[in-house]
Amino acid sequence: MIIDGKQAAAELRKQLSVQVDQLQQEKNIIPGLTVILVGEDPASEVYVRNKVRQTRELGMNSNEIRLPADTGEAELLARLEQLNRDSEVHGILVQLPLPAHIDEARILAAIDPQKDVDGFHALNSGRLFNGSGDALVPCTPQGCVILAKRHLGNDLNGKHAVVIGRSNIVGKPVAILLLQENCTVTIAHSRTENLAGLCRQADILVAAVGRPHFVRGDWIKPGATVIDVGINRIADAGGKSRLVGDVDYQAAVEVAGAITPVPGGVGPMTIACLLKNTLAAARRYG
Ligand SMILES: Nc1nc2c(c(=O)[nH]1)N[C@@H](CN(C=O)c1ccc(C(=O)N[C@@H](CCC(=O)O)C(=O)O)cc1)CN2
Ligand SMILES: [Mg+2]
Repeated sequence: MIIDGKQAAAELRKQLSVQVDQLQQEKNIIPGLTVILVGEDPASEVYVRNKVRQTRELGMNSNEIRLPADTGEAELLARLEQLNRDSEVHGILVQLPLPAHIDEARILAAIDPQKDVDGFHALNSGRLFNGSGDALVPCTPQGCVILAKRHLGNDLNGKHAVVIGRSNIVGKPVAILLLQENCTVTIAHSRTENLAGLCRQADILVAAVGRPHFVRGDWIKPGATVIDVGINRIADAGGKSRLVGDVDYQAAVEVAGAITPVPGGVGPMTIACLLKNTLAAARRYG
């Protein structure tokens, strides 16, 4: 079975659209998102364009700030300070990756945690870690869990989830979310011994390594739910560029009970969950 992330994202957006209208009618608040893009990375440009378009389609306000690649850290920090003070802005997102001369951690720490719709600020990671319930949770991990639950009848209780990847953006937060769903969670990475054998024990396998086709078909337990977070651009035999995940999809689809495709799996959910966080920030702090 193919887990359709495009469809799931469309359904989520439809629900959010009703809630955006309600917030405006009841509290006269229109959620506002500002996205900052530094430089001209073509993939980032596409993602930012999609974020802005989808935000507006939901009836929320959206503003895009484009800065040249040589923008200094001080300039970016000054922009963030201004946005932190702006009461019309409920969500602030700095598109990653940033140019190498900018200290990413310093920038992410400068975003008001109440407006941190990416959920990357230490206060939000801490709240997620503590299970305090009021965290703004990173978007891709939220999307992964929504898609896994969608396939498994909303119930992940007792499942063994193996997460390959330990980044702050995907690996670690998705592991915590799965733990909150009562999964037994193993976090693995490129240095894990007998990774294939470990993956074969997974009822839910989340691949977030950033390497094309890293997970082989024979690493997958028959019937497992496979969530592929990878978005890798590779050249095919004819020299044409195409998008593939971290999982060898052709092989995996024969073994898995369900799998997210790339494109059309986790990616669309990332943006839908960003819209969800923007609405949540406006509701809570607007
Ligand atoms: N500040 C952030 N930066 C980045 C994030 C993030 O969540 N916050 N995630 C990624 C990029 N990203 C969103 O920003 C993102 C990536 C991919 C998709 C998506 O829908 N992909 C499509 C395929 C699109 C294509 O053809 O290229 C799919 O998988 O179907 C959405 C968002 C890194 N940076
Ligand atoms: Mg850097």
